[in-house]
Amino acid sequence: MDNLPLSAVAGSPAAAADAQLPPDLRTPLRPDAFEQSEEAKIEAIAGHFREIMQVLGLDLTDDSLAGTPRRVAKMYVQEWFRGLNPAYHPEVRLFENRYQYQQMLVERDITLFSCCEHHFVPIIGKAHVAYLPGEHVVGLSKLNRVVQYFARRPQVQERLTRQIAEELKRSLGTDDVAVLIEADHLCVMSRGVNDTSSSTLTAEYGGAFGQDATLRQEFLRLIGK
Ligand SMILES: Nc1nc2c(ncn2[C@@H]2O[C@H](COP(=O)(O)OP(=O)(O)OP(=O)(O)O)[C@@H](O)[C@H]2O)c(=O)[nH]1
Ligand SMILES: [Zn+2]
Repeated sequence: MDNLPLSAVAGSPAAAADAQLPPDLRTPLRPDAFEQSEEAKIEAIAGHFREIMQVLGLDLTDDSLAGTPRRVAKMYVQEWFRGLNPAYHPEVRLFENRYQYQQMLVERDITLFSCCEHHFVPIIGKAHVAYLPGEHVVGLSKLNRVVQYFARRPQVQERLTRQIAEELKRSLGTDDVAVLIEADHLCVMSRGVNDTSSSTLTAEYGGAFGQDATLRQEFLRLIGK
């Protein structure tokens, strides 16, 4: 995975990550969130994780454990939480709708990997998104990229669902957007209530999807719900 220097965003306010979203939907970030480079963040997190492991009583001189603090730090900064970094914000490419395609387009079963912001354990599931094209159509992979960008942050599923919907509305230039997420929360499955069979569904229906029950039903039918 790319190790982007933060020079592209150096000096930009932390809020720039979500500047286009309504304030209530922005991920809470410190004002100095992007002052450190990725490498500096990895170094700092590795140091703190080493301490956590030591507190747990683990011997960091063991050759299997010695590299774990840096492995975890790299995973956090470059993979699990890369969506906090606006340098990774995907550019959504639109094409002219020359063929006048006017029915709903559905991108279903988008792989979703996120992280619970309350317990820092995975949320694993699928996202289904749909929109009604107007004068433009979107490059399909950009729908997956928008889902992945917002998923790769500490999250609650409700905010994730709405962030994706708002970003798609803005970048596609239409309110006619639907987002449905079904996910398993490891914090529910592996600890606490230890329930491995329940799952969580969230949905956001914008524009025509909110107003037209038949359209909503058609979306649910197409994603197999
Ligand atoms: N609404 C919402 N809640 C979430 C999400 N992910 C985790 N949670 C919940 O966040 C809550 C945190 O509640 P607390 O009571 O502070 O935490 P806890 O003591 O660990 O709670 P238990 O999980 O019940 O043991 C828990 O009920 C989690 O199930 C999410 O995406 N959305
Ligand atoms: Zn949790």
